[in-house]
Order: sequence, then C-alpha cells, then structure tokens
Amino acid sequence: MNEVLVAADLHKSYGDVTALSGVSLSVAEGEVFGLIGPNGAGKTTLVRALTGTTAVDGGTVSLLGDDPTDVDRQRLGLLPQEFRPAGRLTARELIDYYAGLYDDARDTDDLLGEVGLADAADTWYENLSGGQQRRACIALTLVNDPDVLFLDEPTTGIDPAGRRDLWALVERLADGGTTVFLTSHSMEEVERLADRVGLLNAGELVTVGSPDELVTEHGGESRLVVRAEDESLDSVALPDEFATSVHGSELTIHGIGPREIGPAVAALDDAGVTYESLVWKQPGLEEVYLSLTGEQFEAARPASVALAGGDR
Ligand SMILES: Nc1ncnc2c1ncn2[C@@H]1O[C@H](COP(=O)(O)OP(=O)(O)OP(=O)(O)O)[C@@H](O)[C@H]1O
Repeated sequence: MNEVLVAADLHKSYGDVTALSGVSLSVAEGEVFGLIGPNGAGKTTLVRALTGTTAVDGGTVSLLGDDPTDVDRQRLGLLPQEFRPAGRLTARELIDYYAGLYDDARDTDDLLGEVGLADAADTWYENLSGGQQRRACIALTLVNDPDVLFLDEPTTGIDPAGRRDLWALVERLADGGTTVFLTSHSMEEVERLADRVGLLNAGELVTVGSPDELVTEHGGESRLVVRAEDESLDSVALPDEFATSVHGSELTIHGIGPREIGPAVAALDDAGVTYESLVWKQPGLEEVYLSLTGEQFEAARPASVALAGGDR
C-alpha cells in the first residue's frame, strides 16, 4: 500500500495543555480517514501538525514523501475549522481569486455547481447563509484539484440535504483517487465516508480501524427494546434463548441479530405482552465513541429499525 501520510509519535503542548501525546498513524493513497473525538481532544491540532501549519514539539510527519512544510501546495487542500475569506467578494469572485494562486486551477462554474452554489454565485460571501459559506469554503479547498484533502469539520452548519450532497462529493473525490483526512463530530458522516476511523481522546489515538472493525470490537450488542403500554414486565417469561432485562416499562432482549427479531416478536406474543413500540437497536460508531470516551449523548441514537406498534 502506498502511504501518503505517515505520522510518528507526535507531541504538542500549549503551555500546560497537552494537545497531542504520542500520536502515530498512516493514511494510504486514495483512502478516506475519519478522525473523531470529543471537544478539545486534539483533532484540529493534529490536522495542523499533519499539514505543517503548526510546529510539533516532538515526532515526525511525512506527507507525500516530504516534510509537510515542503510539500507542493498545488497538491494539498486544507479546509480549516475556522476559515473566513473576504466578506465582500462574491462566491464566484472568491473562487476566481483563489484559482489565481495556482498554476493549474479548476473551472469556477464547475466548482460552484459541485458544492451547490450555482444559484448564489453572485452573492457576497458575507451575505451567504452559514451553510452556504461553508460550501464556498469547500469550493476554495478544491480549486487546485488536490491529491490530498484535509477537511476539519467540513459539514458543520450545513443542512441535512446539503450534507448529503457534500458526502456524495467527497465520495466522488475519493473514487477519483483523492486521499481525504476528515474530522467530524457526526458519527453518521464518518461511518458513511471513512474507510478507516481513528478515535482521539485527550491527545491520544485510542483506536484505529474500519467502522465495521470498531463496531465489532467496541460497539456492544444489538438489542430489541420493547416498551410496554402499562403492564408490569417483571413477570414476563420468555424462553431461555432470550436474555432479557427490565427497566420500568421497558424490556430489553439482548444480543438479537436481524434474523432473531421474528422469533423474539413471536415469543412476546406468546407471552401475551402488549407493547406500544418495538425498536431494534444495532450498534454503530456512536456506541464505539460512547464506550471508548465514557461520554454520553443527550439524545439516544435513532433506532436502526422501528418495528410496528403493538396494539393488538
Ligand atoms: N493555539 C492554542 N493555544 C492554546 N491552547 C490551544 C491552542 N489550540 C488548541 N489548544 C488547546 O489544545 C487542546 C486541543 O485543542 P484542539 O482544537 O486541537 O481540539 P479539537 O479536538 O479540535 O476540539 P473541537 O472538537 O472542539 O474542535 C484543547 O485543550 C485546546 O484548548
């Protein structure tokens, strides 16, 4: 495998704050690498270290075979988390301006179309909505058709439909051979886009693997959650093959794969359980994140499959 990016034992502190503590990773040509982790974990610092926009205290980075500060800028795209281009240029003027900085630049109208800004091309940047501004910034990072693209929280502020458009754009770029290093707080985004995911916590890369590998290793079990209408579930007896637990009006059947949903529902029927909802929950990256960071999300992950209500 051709490694485009290799980082070894990176250390970086800001005064007393340790932002990176011995981070090593590699990214192969054409790979999409997703970096997740809590606020303050060190993700932006890592992106800056990998792109040569901050000096590290220790460790080495090789980007396209060079020290990142020596890499031909024509080959790199970087979307920083905070990026404020000139407010009184239109989206088109901004792209034209950035295009002028490179020997070889992409067509402005093509870029405007790709990021969904064709209709707002002649609006001043400062008058674009937050999501449109982010789209314009993404267009600016693509202007030189980079071989390696760093995207630090690219879809923050972009509406759901726009996010999906941008995911499709990243997928097209990756299919075309662009290597992508992406940070995100959206587990859905990373699960969809990344070939491999790294979880950074308190400056340390806690785990790296494909989304499937991480979910298998750290995601826990799939389960069927049954919400009863009003009855007490404590006395419900299901066959021994089903491991259950009860909390109030909620009964959880543990370790249920998709093929076992039918038999489990039949067993509930046989036991005479009247339920208002059945939800099958499959572990995903969110569960991996929660189990490895010890954090809690405010709202539970939407159900993988919401099954029929149980008014019978
Ligand atoms: N320029 C700086 N000066 C001082 N401290 C900094 C600086 N940049 C980052 N830090 C600190 O380093 C730590 C890591 O910050 P960083 O921005 O890399 O985290 P992050 O994972 O990108 O966070 P977020 O998800 O909130 O964007 C934090 O404690 C932050 O306060």
